[in-house]
Amino acid sequence: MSEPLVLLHPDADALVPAVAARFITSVVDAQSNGRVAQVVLTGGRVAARVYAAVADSPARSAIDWQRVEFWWGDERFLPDGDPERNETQARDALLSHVNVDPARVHPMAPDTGQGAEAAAAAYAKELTTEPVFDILMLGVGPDGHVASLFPGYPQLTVTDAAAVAVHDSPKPPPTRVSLTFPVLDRAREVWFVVSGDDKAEAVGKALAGGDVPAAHPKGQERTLWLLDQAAAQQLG
Ligand SMILES: O=C(O)[C@H](O)[C@@H](O)[C@H](O)[C@H](O)COP(=O)(O)O
Repeated sequence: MSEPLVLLHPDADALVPAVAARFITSVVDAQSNGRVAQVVLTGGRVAARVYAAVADSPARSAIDWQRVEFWWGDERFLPDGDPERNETQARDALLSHVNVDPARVHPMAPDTGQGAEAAAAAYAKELTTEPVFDILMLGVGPDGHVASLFPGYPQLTVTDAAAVAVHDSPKPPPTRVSLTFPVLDRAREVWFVVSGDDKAEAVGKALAGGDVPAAHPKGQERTLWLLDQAAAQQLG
């Protein structure tokens, strides 16, 4: 696995369109190799801005949206359509604006009363057939979490399941579903997309190989840290 590549941007207003442009060209590249592009989305404010920037870009028409497969790295375990769900936010910002193949959009299940463990097991079953992901996007929390893998939580050491339930999350809502580290590493490229002063300590620790979840995921071909200056201020 390659060394992380750190790409700095002046601020979030520069970072967001740059990541959107990278998203478009990376998907087009994957498709030009004859593949259905396999993309893992994440949640959070920065990610939602990136999805909207992709939707707003005239270059989006370069993508054959029927040949993109969408997955999620984690989900907030809430009822279907809840505005706080990562799926809802991705659909509102991007997926509802482009001609995706619904059969190729794989949200983690909403809360229907079945429990997060059942939702995680169902997603793990879907993932058994999935090819290697082309792009796996991750935000980073101030505590260094990625997806819904939080510092000190038992899910960090799970290696025998592709997806897990998370309870008592320090970031609301309390119940979530998350991919586990072995699956986060099944991507050609892992992109950490991070903005803001409040993430600087976590970014510094992660890139120094410190004890934070964000230090773990690595792309099989490339690991990109796509940062604004504020998030990068503790880097040497
Ligand atoms: O469900 C979630 O909240 C995300 O998956 C989470 O991992 C997020 O990406 C980070 O917390 C960064 O979020 P912000 O970009 O909003 O800071």
